[in-house]
Amino acid sequence: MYKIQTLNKIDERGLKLFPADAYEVGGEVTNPEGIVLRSYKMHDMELPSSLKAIARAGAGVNNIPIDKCTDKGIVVFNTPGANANAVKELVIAGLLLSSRNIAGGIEWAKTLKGEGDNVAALVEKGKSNFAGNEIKGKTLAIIGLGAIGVMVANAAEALDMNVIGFDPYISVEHAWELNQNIARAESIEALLAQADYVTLQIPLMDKTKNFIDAEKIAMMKDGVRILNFARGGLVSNADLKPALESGKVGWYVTDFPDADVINMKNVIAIPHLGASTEESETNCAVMAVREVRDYLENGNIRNSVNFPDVIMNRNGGARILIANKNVPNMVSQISTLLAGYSVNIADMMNRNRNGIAYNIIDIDRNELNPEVGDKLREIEGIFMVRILPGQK
Ligand SMILES: NC(=O)C1=CN([C@@H]2O[C@H](COP(=O)(O)OP(=O)(O)OC[C@H]3O[C@@H](n4cnc5c(N)ncnc54)[C@H](O)[C@@H]3O)[C@@H](O)[C@H]2O)C=CC1
Ligand SMILES: O=C(O)C(=O)COP(=O)(O)O
Repeated sequence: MYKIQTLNKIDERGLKLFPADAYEVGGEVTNPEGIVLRSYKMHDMELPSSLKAIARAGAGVNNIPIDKCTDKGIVVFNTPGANANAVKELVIAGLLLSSRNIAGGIEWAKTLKGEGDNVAALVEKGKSNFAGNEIKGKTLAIIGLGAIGVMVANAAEALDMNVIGFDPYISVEHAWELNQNIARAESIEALLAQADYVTLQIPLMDKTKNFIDAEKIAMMKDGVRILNFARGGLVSNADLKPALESGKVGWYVTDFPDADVINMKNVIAIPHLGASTEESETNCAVMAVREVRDYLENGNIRNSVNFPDVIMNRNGGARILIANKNVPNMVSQISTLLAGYSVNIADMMNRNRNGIAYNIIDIDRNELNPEVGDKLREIEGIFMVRILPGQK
């Protein structure tokens, strides 16, 4: 029986893909082999020695101690693209919210309760306080052209905006998806100087913390609107506050309000609703559960953020899974050891990512002397070994 701990509410349509006769799943499960979570912050959590896989049902993994997991041989997955459409739609809402004072108008309209027959006349009289501008013909700068950024770019282009993108690390796949009218900014300065709206679609990492700071705000047009549906830590609160006070930044729309931001002028605060749609919750949960199952049951790795992706069809025999530092002579030590136990390799894959190598080795028999696993673990540089019984 595999044990799976959930650290957030995970969509049932995903969780039901764990077969009940082989998986125990729940928030109270102890010593799990797998964890499925959303935004739960794992940094202060002790990682049980039983833990082999963590799946983030979503995109951002800044809530997971990735390096610590890698050292312990724990494979961390996310679900790329599974919630991108939901975020795209809210970013488009953010563009409109920062253009038409919809939020202010709605708040004001609520104050008219009790005005009886005067409501309609008061609405017509007061509406000029909430006039705005159209997004058509305005320039939107998108920082980060990944799953979400590309969708936002194409949707904004379809709404007749001028769209400029900036992503020095754009993948070939995402570049192909971009509408040909999306311009490419060669530098962040060039991007920010032209923008009426700036939207962030990048991950929060050490390198991107406080990405929007006083220096970058100074490069922007007066009255610029900044949209942050990525992570709060990407924008320096200390630098944002005076910019909002002075009107340098016209509006700040954020999905990540905190104690400081919620009290700032001209902030539209949304309670982290980017991925909170029925569709995206299902997509993310289904993808996360499939990833964990394929890893626990077959050792296949798809959509990991810390290990190389390695997928190999099973031949029916026992399977050996090994993670090692990618240093010379590892594969030959492994094959020599197996040969010493007269184990014949039927199929093998070895992939490397950032110095971490992962091997899937299928043998042509069903059982393997457990001593082989112990000996493999003794090889310097190997930090994770699992042996899956054959299916014959
Ligand atoms: N509000 C919400 O509920 C949600 C927020 N997010 C946030 O949005 C982020 C992006 O999500 P996806 O588009 O799915 O991820 P993704 O991995 O598909 O795209 C991220 C893109 O950012 C680019 N990038 C990284 N560093 C950059 C830099 N310094 N300058 C410019 N580009 C840079 C990468 O090359 C990549 O193309 C997530 O990491 C997460 O923090 C994601 C989903 C839901
Ligand atoms: O996928 C992401 O990065 C998100 O921010 C969504 O977070 P959530 O799953 O809604 O807690």
